[in-house]
Amino acid sequence: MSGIQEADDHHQSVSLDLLKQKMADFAKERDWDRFHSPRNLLLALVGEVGELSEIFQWKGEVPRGLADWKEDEKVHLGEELSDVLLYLVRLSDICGVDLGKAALRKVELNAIKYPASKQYTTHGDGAVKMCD
Ligand SMILES: Nc1ccn([C@H]2C[C@H](O)[C@@H](COP(=O)(O)OP(=O)(O)OP(=O)(O)O)O2)c(=O)n1
Repeated sequence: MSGIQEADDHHQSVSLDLLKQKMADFAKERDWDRFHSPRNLLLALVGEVGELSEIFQWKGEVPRGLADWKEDEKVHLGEELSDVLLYLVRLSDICGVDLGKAALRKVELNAIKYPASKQYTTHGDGAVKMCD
């Protein structure tokens, strides 16, 4: 089975742990562990965020769902989003951070900081203010 077919079959059960393992195997099989230092991975991650940004650059605002985008543009978007995720997963692993656990905890902290019972307005500077 090709790797791409396998990825298709996995789509219901992709977990951060699976991606972490795949990235660890990928690096080990190529003897690239020595390059995957925290700083190198962070720079690679930022580079991929740049490539992701280029897809949206100069387009102005785009509709949610990207209904008017061509299929190959959406495939490209998926690739760049994946590069960001994969480097983030790898960086977390190399730093000894359980990303899934940390992210769940952060979601809970966010809910405490921004209670659903309050009302919010957003402002031009991105600040969120609570209204009483
Ligand atoms: N030292 C490396 C190099 C690559 N990768 C993996 C993680 C990313 O998912 C992908 C990045 O590969 P490229 O650097 O070739 O970047 P792109 O796929 O974005 O190609 P390009 O920059 O040519 O568009 O490969 C990795 O784990 N470690």
